Amino acid sequence: MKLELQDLSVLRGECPVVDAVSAQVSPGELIGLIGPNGAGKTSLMRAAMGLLAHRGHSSLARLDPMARARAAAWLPQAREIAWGLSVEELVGLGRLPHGRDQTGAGRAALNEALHRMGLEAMRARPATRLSGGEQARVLIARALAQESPLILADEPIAGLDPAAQIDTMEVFAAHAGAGGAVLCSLHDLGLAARHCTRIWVMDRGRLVADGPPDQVLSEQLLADVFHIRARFMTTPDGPVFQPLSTLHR
Ligand SMILES: Nc1ncnc2c1ncn2[C@@H]1O[C@H](COP(=O)(O)OP(=O)(O)OP(=O)(O)O)[C@@H](O)[C@H]1O
Repeated sequence: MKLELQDLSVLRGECPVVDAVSAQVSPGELIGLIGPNGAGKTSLMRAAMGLLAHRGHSSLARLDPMARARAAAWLPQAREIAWGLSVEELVGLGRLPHGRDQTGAGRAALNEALHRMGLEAMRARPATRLSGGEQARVLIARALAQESPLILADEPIAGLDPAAQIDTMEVFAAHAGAGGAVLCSLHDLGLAARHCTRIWVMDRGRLVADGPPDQVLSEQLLADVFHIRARFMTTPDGPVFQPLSTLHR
C-alpha cells in the first residue's frame, strides 16, 4: 500500500508549519524524516494520519478509522501508557483493527511482535512499571502486532540504548523488506544514513530534499538546514556520520 501526500499543509494560526508537501511512500521503503526541531515533522505525520486539521490530500486521512488502522500503525512521540495492562495485553491492543480473534494468526502476530522487540521475558509485567526505553519497545511491538502495511513513527528510537536503536531500525528495515513501508522521524543522521532507503528533509515546513541518503546528506545541506559542519565517512561497515561543530545561523 502506498501513502500519497499532495499539497499537504498545516496552519498554526496564519503560519504554515507544513507547507504544501507532496511526496509518496511506496512498499519496500524505509524513509527517514529528518529536520531541525520545529521543522514540522510531527505535524506532517499527524496530518498524513488524519490526526491534525490540514489542507491538501493524504491517502490515509480520508479512510475511515478502522480501515486506516488496518492500513497504517501510528507511533506517537509521546509514550503514554495510562492503563495497568500487562506488556502482552498492551501489545495485543495492536490486534484490535482485526477484531477480537486472539487465536491462530492473531496470536502468532502478537508473539512475533514480542519476540522482535525482545519482550518475551517481560510479557506478564505491568507495562506501567517498565523503564522508559522498555515502554518504547512495547509500543513499537504494539505497532508491529497491528500488521499494517504502513508504519508512521515519530522519533521511535529516541531514548533507546544503542542496541535497541539498531534493533528497531533493523525491524523497520525488515518490515519494508517484506513489502511494507515505514516513515519515521529521527534526529540521528548516522542511523538514518545507514538504515533508511530514502531521506526526507524538512525545514521550516517545507520538504527541501527527498532522495537516497548519500545524495541528500551533503555538506551543503547539513550547513544550510542543520547549521552544522559534519563529516560522513564511507567505511566497510557503511556510512559513519560525525557532527563536528555548529555554524552561525
Ligand atoms: N499545538 C501547537 N500549537 C501551536 N503551534 C504548534 C503546536 N504544536 C507545534 N507547533 C509549532 O509547529 C511547528 C512544527 O512543530 P512540529 O512538532 O511539527 O516540529 P518537529 O519537526 O516535529 O519538531 P521536533 O524535532 O522538535 O519534534 C513548530 O514551530 C511548533 O512550535
